[in-house]
Amino acid sequence: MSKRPYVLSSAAMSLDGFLDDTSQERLLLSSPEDFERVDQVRAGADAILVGANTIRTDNPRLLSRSGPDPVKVTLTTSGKLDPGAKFFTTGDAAKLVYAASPAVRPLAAQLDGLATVIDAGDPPDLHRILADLAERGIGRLMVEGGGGIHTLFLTEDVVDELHLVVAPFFVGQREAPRFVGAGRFPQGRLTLAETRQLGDVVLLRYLTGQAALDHRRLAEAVALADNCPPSTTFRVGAVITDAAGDVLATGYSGEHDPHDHAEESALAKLGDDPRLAGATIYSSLEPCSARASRPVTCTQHILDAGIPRVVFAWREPDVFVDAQGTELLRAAGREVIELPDLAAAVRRTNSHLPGVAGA
Ligand SMILES: NC(=O)C1=CN([C@@H]2O[C@H](COP(=O)(O)OP(=O)(O)OC[C@H]3O[C@@H](n4cnc5c(N)ncnc54)[C@H](OP(=O)(O)O)[C@@H]3O)[C@@H](O)[C@H]2O)C=CC1
Ligand SMILES: Nc1c(N[C@@H]2O[C@H](COP(=O)(O)O)[C@@H](O)[C@H]2O)[nH]c(=O)[nH]c1=O
Repeated sequence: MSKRPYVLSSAAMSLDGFLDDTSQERLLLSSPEDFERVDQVRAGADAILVGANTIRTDNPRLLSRSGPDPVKVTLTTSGKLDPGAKFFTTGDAAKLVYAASPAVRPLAAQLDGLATVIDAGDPPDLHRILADLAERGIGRLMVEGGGGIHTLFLTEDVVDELHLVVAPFFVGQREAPRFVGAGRFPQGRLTLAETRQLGDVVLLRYLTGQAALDHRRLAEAVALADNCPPSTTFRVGAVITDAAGDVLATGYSGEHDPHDHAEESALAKLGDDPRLAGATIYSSLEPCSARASRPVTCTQHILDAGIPRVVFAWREPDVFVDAQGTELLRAAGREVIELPDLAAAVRRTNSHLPGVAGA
């Protein structure tokens, strides 16, 4: 299976499940507090995707005040997109348009200098689009809708995390767009990871199959860091699982020697175990890419062990070095997933380091 970004789908709906009403004006379902949260989620994404119909009806800017603007992405079969839309005219980040094959040439001419138009197949193939995004370095994709796009992503079973906000009113119009239409959705119950009240709306945050397991194992790695002896460097925990998600080994910084890194300590317990070829390593911190204590970095240990998947919570801040573990692992074809909602706990464990506030 080809690699794809981590997909976070985000929607705000009315009590009766509508994304909008039938009026010309965009319906505000989120509260001010929730719009602030959405802005932060945007800032944490590498790219935001909306369907072509959302561009036509809402004319969104899709920028973020909280951080760098993500790459903007859309999907169209008809090729009907206005070059004057704010999607194309606002923000400095790249704009990518995935179009059905017959629409590519005319659209590329129309959007020349404004966006990159990419052939998505005929009909557009979502898996091909996601593989292409991964190749372009998009590790985390936020999908903001509308209903056609949410239905497509959910029924193709490519959503890892769903942020569903429920606003306290009804729309009640038969023709208004619903959160999702009919389709064959993933079977079974999703994992409810969080509920949060934001003003008068409620956020329901769900994780799906692999993402729920990743979250659980990464939380175990984060908790392991509490075993680290007092240190002037990072306090990190790591868990290695086999392809089925069963734990093979664990480790933490300073486990046997003050110079031990968590990933290195866990890997040392497995030697050249053949199960490493299908393993995932969970680390509370991005694997190191430069170190003073020993010659081999954890990034190199992971590459040498042949581990194909890496999941971490906190990007290494520039306290000691300019960290590049994620980039090096991805360049070597490894899947790297960042789950930043566990990063606050990792920062707390490392609040002894200069410049790291214990959130
Ligand atoms: N409350 C909220 O959180 C949000 C609400 N909205 C609302 O949602 C509404 C728009 O939703 P909707 O009309 O469903 O449009 P979408 O924004 O979901 O876009 C759907 C479009 O995507 C393109 N597309 C290409 N392939 C597919 C495929 N396989 N399946 C589905 N779409 C595909 C088509 O473009 P083409 O027609 O060009 O071929 C299609 O019309 C608006 O009213 C907007 O305000 C939108 C986002 C967030
Ligand atoms: N109405 C609505 C949302 N609408 C989404 O926000 C987009 C507008 O983005 P921008 O122009 O950048 O502010 C719009 O096109 C749609 O994707 N989102 C939410 O979280 N809550 C809401 O109530």
